[in-house]
Amino acid sequence: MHAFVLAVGRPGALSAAATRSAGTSRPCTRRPPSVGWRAAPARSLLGRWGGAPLGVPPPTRQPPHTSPAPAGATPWTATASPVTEEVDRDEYDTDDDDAEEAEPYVVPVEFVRAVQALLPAGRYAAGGLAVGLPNPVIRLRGMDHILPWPCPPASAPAAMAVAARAPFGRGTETVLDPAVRSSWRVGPADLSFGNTVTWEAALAGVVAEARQGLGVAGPIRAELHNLLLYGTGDHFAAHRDTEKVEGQFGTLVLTLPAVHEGGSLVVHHDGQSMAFPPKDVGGDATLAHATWAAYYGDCKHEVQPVTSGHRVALVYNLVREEADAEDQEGGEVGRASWVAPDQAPAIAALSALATRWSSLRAAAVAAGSVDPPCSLQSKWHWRDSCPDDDWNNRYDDGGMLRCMWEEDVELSGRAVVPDKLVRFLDHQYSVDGLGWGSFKGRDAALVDALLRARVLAAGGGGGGGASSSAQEDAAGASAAAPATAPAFTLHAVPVRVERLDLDPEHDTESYIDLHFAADWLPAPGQAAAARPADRHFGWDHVAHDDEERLLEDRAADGRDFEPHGNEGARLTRWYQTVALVIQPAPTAAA
Ligand SMILES: O=C(O)CCC(=O)C(=O)O
Ligand SMILES: [Fe+2]
Repeated sequence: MHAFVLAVGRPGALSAAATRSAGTSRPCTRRPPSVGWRAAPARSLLGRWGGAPLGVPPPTRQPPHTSPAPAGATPWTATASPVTEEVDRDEYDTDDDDAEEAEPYVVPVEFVRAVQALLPAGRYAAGGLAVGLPNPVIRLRGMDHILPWPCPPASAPAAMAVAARAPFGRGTETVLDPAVRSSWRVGPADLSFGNTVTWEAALAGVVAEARQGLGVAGPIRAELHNLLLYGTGDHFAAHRDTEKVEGQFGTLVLTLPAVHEGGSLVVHHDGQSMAFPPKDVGGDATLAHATWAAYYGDCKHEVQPVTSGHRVALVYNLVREEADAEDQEGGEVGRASWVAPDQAPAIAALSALATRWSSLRAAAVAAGSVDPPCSLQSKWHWRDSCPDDDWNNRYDDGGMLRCMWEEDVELSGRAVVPDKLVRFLDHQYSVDGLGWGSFKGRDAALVDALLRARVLAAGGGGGGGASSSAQEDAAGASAAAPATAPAFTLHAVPVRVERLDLDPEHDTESYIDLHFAADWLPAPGQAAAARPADRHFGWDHVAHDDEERLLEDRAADGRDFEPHGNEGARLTRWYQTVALVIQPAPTAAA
């Protein structure tokens, strides 16, 4: 099999806009409108914070919670401040000239517009007060009394005395380094819960709340991983949590009532941050109540230094119960992993776009005006290099193709109808954790909408996101079989994004290389042979409105040696960037 590591680049600073407008004064026209809305007030069953952005603007969109209250949720109550988020009213630049100029890019522009209209089912993190949580009656091996609840300052040192320093993972190794992680752990084998009956029921309520906050539809369970203790000055630097068991997608942290200041858990994702508890909750409030926070494990998070007192937390792995079953069924599984809000308009838009794209592409092929955008402005080089470590072999598969932009070759005036689109996913996935049933948050919404749009465009009844309930969705009940072949093919593929500065001093030769993995995951029911024959990628294939930032961020996302989780992880559990590759039917058949 041939290598298909591809790169797009141009001399000088990276800019999609400038690349697209080579030789012309065309501004970047690929900026669809942002769809803003005001989030619904937080529900009152449990406290839930909408998150406290730390010096970054709040997200422009956030999903309503459309699913019913979880069955069997415990009736403890708490009041959380209503979540009020600013509506992003940035408008699409409707300048007439721009509108005309946008035409060649109609496919990516419309795609981005449809994707922006999707409502994700949940956020990357959620949390709140767990008022009324009963005393679990925790005993630690080696400590002669139970852990007091709440835990007064004088009692925490006795617990710390029987705990061990907590390690973390760096690559495949497990290391101790207080500069990165300074905290103390007691493993599940060394602690017990005396009050299991009421504690388990209360915990189930918190897990249901976490499930809903993150937008996971199917059943999940929480597996105790550690009891953690933080004294003054203790902390855990930014890291991701490794998936330690099959089906693990996230982490639940229950911070027990123990008076302390500082020690906020801050979760970062896509330029945003949420702090748990929010900055204004501390001191006596942390003695009065337990708090909970849940997040997808690929999101970087940190525990800020405890500035006084002690922080005591129970940390659980969040695991999807049905991970295996979904993958085996291989049906319309994207939806099974999340709570589906009404996506009908976006699905209809994606479906209509797919049909239009196919005919635009066919017309362009007939007119002989479909040179890949990159080939209009680039020359291609093969590089016969194959880094010999396992990781790179997964990606490079024997060689590297690099697209180099030549300044003296300008875009011709011909319409650009891309033969495929690449959409980078919001979350990262491990090799073990990648499957059509395990996409997270916004990715699950996108994948589900695309799977439905495929069916709809082919004359099937795939637009049922609006009418079907989450339960029906979870059962995969509403996707009718397509009447004809789907209008596009869909693959998920891990991509390594690498920035190359060939002449950093003068910034004259910078490239973004996209290294596509050897294994492409075809959409359920789609023949593996439908993989794109032409794997040349250029800027115009990248279906985002902010490609430059996106690719720069992904390239900067070091994967090898940043700290993660609690222990070293095998390669197939490392997180990687994943992209969807979408191809209209005419070229898919090629
Ligand atoms: O103490 C916490 O809140 C989180 C700890 C953590 O990030 C971990 O155990 O991976
Ligand atoms: Fe963590």
